Amino acid sequence: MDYDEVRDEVDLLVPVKTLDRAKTRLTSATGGDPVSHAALALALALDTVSAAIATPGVRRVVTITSDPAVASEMAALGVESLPEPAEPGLNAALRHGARTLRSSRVGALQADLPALRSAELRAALDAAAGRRAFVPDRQGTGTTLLLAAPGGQLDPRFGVGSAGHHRVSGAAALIGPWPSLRCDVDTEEDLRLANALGLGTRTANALPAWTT
Ligand SMILES: Nc1nc2c(ncn2[C@@H]2O[C@H](COP(=O)(O)OP(=O)(O)OP(=O)(O)O)[C@@H](O)[C@H]2O)c(=O)[nH]1
Ligand SMILES: C=C(OP(=O)(O)O)C(=O)O
Repeated sequence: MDYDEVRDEVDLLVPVKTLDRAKTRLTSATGGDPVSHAALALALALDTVSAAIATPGVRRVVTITSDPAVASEMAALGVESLPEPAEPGLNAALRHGARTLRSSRVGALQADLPALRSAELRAALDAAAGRRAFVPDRQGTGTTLLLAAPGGQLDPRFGVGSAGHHRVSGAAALIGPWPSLRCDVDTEEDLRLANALGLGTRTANALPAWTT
């Protein structure tokens, strides 16, 4: 395999919390109903993954989750899931996933990008040009996508202020006209913005009434 082939193909890890713990900042959006809340959290992840698997250059998408309902819905899309490791936390899950996949190039994509367009993800992969790189969220503080260099370590530093942590760790910041890739949905305001960009069908169907 030559350098360009390696550089142009990536395996993406998508971490998904168990649905009963996920998206706590969106709890009020679904009126406190746990069934609607879990359905919305699942829809966000399924729409994100659907766009990722349709992206040229994404060789495979693997979710990391301990939730059997998530794993089963992902399997219906043809997406494999890895269970979480014993060490808790998002970065530990991603390190475990990267070690397990042993990919020539690995990346981490957040699971809450329900307006994601494949063309925007593809453009960000191109902009990385073989470097370890990240895409900040729309506020510029968080991270929606982290890419390892081919053959390199992912070294994930997700959490509060992760954009700054990824920059300080040497990853290149990728800023481009990719609103759908930068619009992670944590709050009701994010959900409204993602709705304006155009949601995936599952999230559109799971939306609370106030957004319509
Ligand atoms: N597998 C796994 N995924 C995680 C873990 N923590 C966070 N995530 C995922 O990482 C992404 C960002 O997570 P957070 O912003 O911390 O949590 P969230 O569920 O999106 O939202 P809040 O509960 O409102 O903080 C989401 O896709 C989560 O599902 C974890 O411990 N394990
Ligand atoms: C964990 C992160 O995401 P969120 O904005 O969803 O908390 C992050 O950006 O590192």
